[in-house]
Amino acid sequence: LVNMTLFFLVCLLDQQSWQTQIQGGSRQSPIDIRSSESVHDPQLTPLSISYDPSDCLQIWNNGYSFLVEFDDSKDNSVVSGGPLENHYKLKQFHFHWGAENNRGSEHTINSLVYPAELHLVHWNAEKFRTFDEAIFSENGLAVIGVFLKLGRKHDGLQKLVNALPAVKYKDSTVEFSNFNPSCMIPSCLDYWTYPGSLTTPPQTESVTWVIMKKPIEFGDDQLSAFRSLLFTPFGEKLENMVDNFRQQQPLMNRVVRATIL
Ligand SMILES: NS(=O)(=O)c1ccc2oc(NC(=O)c3ccccc3)nc2c1
Ligand SMILES: [Zn+2]
Repeated sequence: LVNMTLFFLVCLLDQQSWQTQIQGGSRQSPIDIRSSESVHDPQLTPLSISYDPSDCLQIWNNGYSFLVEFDDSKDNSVVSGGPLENHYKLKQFHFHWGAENNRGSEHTINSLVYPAELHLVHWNAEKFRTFDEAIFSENGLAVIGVFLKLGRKHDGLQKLVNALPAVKYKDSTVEFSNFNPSCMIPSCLDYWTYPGSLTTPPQTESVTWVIMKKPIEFGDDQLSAFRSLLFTPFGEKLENMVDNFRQQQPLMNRVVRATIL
């Protein structure tokens, strides 16, 4: 009986250590960025961001957020420079937001929360053949995070907001073309960067995060349009798509670097 108990305990511990390895847990996202503890790195050059609006394909409500997906078969919509060793292709962008204005962003700055956060998801096309391969690989992804604060209506965003009623339900898609995400990049290119993970499953630790220091502004009505989307598919109970952000994760032994542009 003692041997069986010991054997069972060994299996249990082994399984837990195995899970820790897969989900890591040493570099999870999002985090609170404490600006006073970030390290100014003079070697961090400005990001080089170049998007081609003709690569924009469709909007997809995937039941977590709405993804604006891009054609990544060419090399026209790419980001490079800054902390990135290679050039990364834009795959999709999406947002996270709250049910109320006092929550919504995944990252925070000195515990300051924004009502929404934009993620532009790119994959390392120099080192990997597909997005799905990159998701599970070190240095596979680069996600640019941009905070959104409430204020003036964002004219560039309105074209996207007008398309949202067509993807109200989970698993719905709508054709969406000629949209340039550059209109959502702040004019100030200062950023923080740190090694992290995807913030929704599979939460793989394959992301170089680049968080822009300055937020962009958008209007109350535009945020209301985000909140009118549904987590649920047509015909099921209506659940508004809100509070689709992950709880913050421990920094562990990571350093957040900052630019001094
Ligand atoms: N909040 S996040 O960390 O930026 C984040 C988290 C989880 C993610 O899963 C995917 N998958 C695709 O984009 C995809 C798009 C098309 C086909 C297959 C996958 N992107 C993610 C971004
Ligand atoms: Zn995200």
